[in-house]
Amino acid sequence: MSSPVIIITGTPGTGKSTHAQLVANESPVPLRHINVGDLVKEKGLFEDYDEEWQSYTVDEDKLLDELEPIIAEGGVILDWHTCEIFPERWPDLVVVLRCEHSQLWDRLEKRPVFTATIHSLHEFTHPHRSYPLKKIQENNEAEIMQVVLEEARASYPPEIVVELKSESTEDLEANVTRIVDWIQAWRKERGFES
Ligand SMILES: Nc1ncnc2c1ncn2[C@@H]1O[C@H](COP(=O)(O)OP(=O)(O)O)[C@@H](O)[C@H]1O
Repeated sequence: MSSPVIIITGTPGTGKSTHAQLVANESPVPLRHINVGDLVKEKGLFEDYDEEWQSYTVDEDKLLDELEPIIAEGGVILDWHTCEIFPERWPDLVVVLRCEHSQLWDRLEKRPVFTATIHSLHEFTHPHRSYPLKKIQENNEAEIMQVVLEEARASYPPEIVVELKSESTEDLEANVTRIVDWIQAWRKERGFES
C-alpha cells in the first residue's frame, strides 16, 4: 500500500467532512474521501430508518463488506462519527476532532437536514425542518463526555490516535497541514518519497 488509511472521526458537527475534503485536496497522493453516512444511504447499508431520531440503523456486516476491498487498496479517508466498528488493522491514523460544546450546539442548530430520499409523508410536507433538538442535545452530551475519543482510544493503539481541536479556521488550517505532513512522513518511512 503506497497511501495510508485515515479515519477522521468526532461528534457530528466537529468538522469531519470539512477536514476530510481539505486533506483530500491538499494531499500529495490521491486520497478517496468516504463519507460513511452518505455511503450507507446510497448503497442501502442499513436495517432501518428511525424517523423520530432521523437516523439509520447501520447494517455493520454489509458496511464492512462494502469497505473491505476499498481499504485493501489504501489511500482512503473514512469520515464518520463513530469508529469502533472498523477493524484495528484498518487505520494508519485516527484523528478525533473536538469542539467546545456551546460552539458545537450553534453549529448543529444551523445544520439543515439533508434528505436525499424522502422517507415519509411528514418529511415530504415538512422538508425544511431543522436538525432535531434531541439529537443536538444527545450530540452535545456525547461531546462533553468525550464519547468518540474514548471509543477511539479503546479501539486502536494509542500511538495512532490523535485528538485535534476544531474550533476556528486557524485550527482547521493547522490540522490539515499536520495531517498532510503526516501523510508525507508515512510515505517517506516506507520509501515512497525521498
Ligand atoms: N475548525 C472549524 N472552525 C470553524 N467552523 C468549522 C470548523 N470545522 C467545521 N466548521 C463548520 O461546522 C459545520 C460542521 O462541519 P462539518 O465538516 O459538516 O462537520 P461533521 O462532518 O463533523 O458533521 C460546518 O458549517 C463547518 O463549516
